[in-house]
Amino acid sequence: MAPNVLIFGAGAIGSIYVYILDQAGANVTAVCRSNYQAAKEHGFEIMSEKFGHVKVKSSVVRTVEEASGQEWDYVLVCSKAMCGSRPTTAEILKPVVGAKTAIVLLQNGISIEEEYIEAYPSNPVISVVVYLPATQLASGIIKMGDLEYLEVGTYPSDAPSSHKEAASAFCDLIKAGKGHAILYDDVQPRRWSKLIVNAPWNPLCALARSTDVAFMNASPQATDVVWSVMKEIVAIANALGYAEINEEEAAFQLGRAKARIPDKGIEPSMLADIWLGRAMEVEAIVGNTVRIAEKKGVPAPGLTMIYVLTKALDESNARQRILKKL
Ligand SMILES: NC(=O)C1=CN([C@@H]2O[C@H](COP(=O)(O)OP(=O)(O)OC[C@H]3O[C@@H](n4cnc5c(N)ncnc54)[C@H](OP(=O)(O)O)[C@@H]3O)[C@@H](O)[C@H]2O)C=CC1
Ligand SMILES: CC(C)(CO)C(=O)C(=O)O
Repeated sequence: MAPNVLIFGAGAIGSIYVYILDQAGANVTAVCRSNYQAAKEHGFEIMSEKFGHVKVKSSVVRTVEEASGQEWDYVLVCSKAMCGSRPTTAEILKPVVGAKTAIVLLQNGISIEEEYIEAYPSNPVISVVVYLPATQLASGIIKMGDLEYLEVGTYPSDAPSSHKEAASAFCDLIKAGKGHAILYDDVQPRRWSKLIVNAPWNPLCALARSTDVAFMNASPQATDVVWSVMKEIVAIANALGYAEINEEEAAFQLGRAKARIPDKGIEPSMLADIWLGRAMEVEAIVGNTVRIAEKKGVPAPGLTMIYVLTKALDESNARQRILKKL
């Protein structure tokens, strides 16, 4: 039987998985907020090097309450990871999480799984690392390139075999929709590898209001600053026992950005948040990492400076949003 999939947050990433899972034959419903009307009337339009110029119309709802009363095999969390916000996203999802629902987190950051484990100790929690630069240009209209792949695994890595099966079935579903997914027994090292990218690039590009390439081109020191923060992330991952996260891995990740230099570069999702005056994933991507470094006694002066600046910027933006509403 076709699985029932609820996508919570159909922005840049969520919309693309509406398309992929629809292609896979799943029954897809998207929980939309600002793009509800556009998605309801016109569906989602994806301009992509990977899939071409495609459109998909799924069932859409405004809230999880509207989607309750039905068994969901998978709830995909594709909203921003706002660690520390209240209510937590895990709490918001209560009406749609049944006894067998697998909660799938397609989000950046580290230690983002804890709130779900706390709220749903018996449900499969599937942690997914997303490589997919994408932007929502207007409500329901998304642009992506040719890169799309997911690194998938249960949280924790020693979850029961039924949770492992749910993670494996999720990968098969993505592949059936012509997406790319790789299953890991322990996906946490892959999260640290992605953090090497996100922890320096997302906040630095947001602070500098620049693409990664514009940032590197702006001063002779810029690339070295990024590199030094990447090495801090490697040291933190090593202190946690992830020996496979090393400078070679960091050099590979920095190389991906350097390879874009003749081009105009990419806008990390935190830069998209800045343009729209939205809250940024400061805690999930930077704050949690700084706190792990402190706990493990690993010096992280570059990352800490980035945290302090980005946190202040995020709070300043929050004050601006309040003033605009008055
Ligand atoms: N964009 C990218 O290139 C990449 C992003 N990622 C990660 O993927 C995750 C998703 O990012 P992205 O798609 O860019 O984010 P977006 O901001 O584009 O999309 C998030 C969506 O979630 C919606 N949302 C948030 N809260 C609710 C709610 N309570 N009810 C309904 N909808 C809600 C937002 O609605 P509204 O518009 O109303 O705010 C928005 O449509 C993040 O963790 C990000 O770091 C990973 C790799 C690449
Ligand atoms: C840097 C990028 C685009 C990599 O996929 C990303 O993860 C983000 O924008 O948050």
